[in-house]
Amino acid sequence: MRILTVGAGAVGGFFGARLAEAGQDVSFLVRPARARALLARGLRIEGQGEKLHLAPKLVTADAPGGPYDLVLLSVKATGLHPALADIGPAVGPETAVVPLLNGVSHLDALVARLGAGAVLGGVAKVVTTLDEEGDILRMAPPAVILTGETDARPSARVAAIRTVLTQAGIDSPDTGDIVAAMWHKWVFISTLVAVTCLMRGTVGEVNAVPGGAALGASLLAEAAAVSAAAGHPVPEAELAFTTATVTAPGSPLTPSLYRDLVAGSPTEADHVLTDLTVRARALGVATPLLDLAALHLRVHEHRLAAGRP
Ligand SMILES: NC(=O)C1=CN([C@@H]2O[C@H](COP(=O)(O)OP(=O)(O)OC[C@H]3O[C@@H](n4cnc5c(N)ncnc54)[C@H](OP(=O)(O)O)[C@@H]3O)[C@@H](O)[C@H]2O)C=CC1
Ligand SMILES: CC(C)(CO)C(=O)C(=O)O
Repeated sequence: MRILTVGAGAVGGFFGARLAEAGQDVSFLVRPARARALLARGLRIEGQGEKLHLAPKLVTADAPGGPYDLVLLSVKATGLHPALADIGPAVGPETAVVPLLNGVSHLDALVARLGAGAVLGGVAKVVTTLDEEGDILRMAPPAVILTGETDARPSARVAAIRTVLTQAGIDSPDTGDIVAAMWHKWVFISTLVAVTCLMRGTVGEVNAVPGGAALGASLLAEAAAVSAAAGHPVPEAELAFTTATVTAPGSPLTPSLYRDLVAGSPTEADHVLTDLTVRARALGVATPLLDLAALHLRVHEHRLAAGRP
C-alpha cells in the first residue's frame, strides 16, 4: 500500500515507522527542520521493549508525490489548515485520508477541503513523545488505530487498511461506528487534559491530595454528558477505564497538551476543550469545570499571542 504519513512526530513517526518496517511503501511529509533532524539521526523509536531505527523516505510540500492509497494525518490541530493545503496534491480519487488527531472538528475541515469521499474517521491510541533529540519515546503499551467510514457502513477500503495495520502490529479492531469512537476518545482526552492542566500536575500528583480523584470523576461526568447529548453515550467499560486512568494513584501520565502547556508552547486547547464546551452550550449541557479548564488554557494562548511566554 502507498502510504503518506503527514507529520513525522510522536504519533505519525511511530505508526509510519511500524508500517515501513512491515514492508509498506511509506513516505513522510515533513517540513525543513524535521527533515534535517531525520536525515541526521534517522527515525528512532525506543521504549516499552521496542528499539527501531530506520532511514525514512521523506517528501516535502513542494513535491509530495502521490496520489497515495492512504494518508495518515498526524499533525496537531494547531497545524491542521496548512497541512490540509500541503496534502491536496497527494490526494487522488482513490485516496483514503485517516486523521489521527484528538477531537472531532477536523472531520468537517477535511471534508470541506478534500471532499467527503476521501475522508475516513480515525482514532489513535498510543502514548508517545519526542525527546530532545527528536527521537520517539514510547511510554505505554497501546498501539492502536481505529478507522471506519464516517457513516459507519462496512467498506472494502477500510477492511484493506485494517489488514495492513494489523500486519504491522498495530491493533485495528472493527469499531462499528468510528464517529462514536472519536467522541469516546474525546471524552477521555478532554477529561485527562482538564485534570492535569487545571491542577498543573501529573495524574498521580493530582490524586495524591484530598479532592483530586473527585475532580477527575466530576470532569468525566461533564464530558460524558456532552457526548451522550450529542448521540454518542460512552459505554460503561470506557467510563470505567477513564475513571481508573484519571484517578490512578502515583500515575506519571500527562497528555501531550499538558506537556505543551508547561513548555510554554501553543496547545490544542481550542480543538480539544473549547470545542467541547461550545457543543455543550448548543446541546444545553452544563459543563462548569470544563469551562474553567478551557478558560485557563485560553489565558495561556492569549499570553503567547501577546508575545509573553
Ligand atoms: N502523542 C500522543 O501520544 C498522542 C497524540 N495524539 C494526537 O495526535 C496528534 C499529533 O500529536 P503528536 O504526534 O504528539 O504531535 P507532534 O508535535 O509530536 O507531531 C506533529 C508533527 O506534525 C508536523 N507537522 C505540522 N504541520 C506539518 C505540515 N504542514 N507538514 C508536515 N509536517 C507537519 C510537526 O513537524 P514540525 O517539526 O515541522 O513542527 C510535528 O513533527 C495531536 O492531535 C495529538 O492530540 C493522539 C494520541 C496519542
Ligand atoms: C494521553 C494520550 C497519550 C492518550 O492516547 C493522548 O492522546 C495525548 O497525549 O494526546
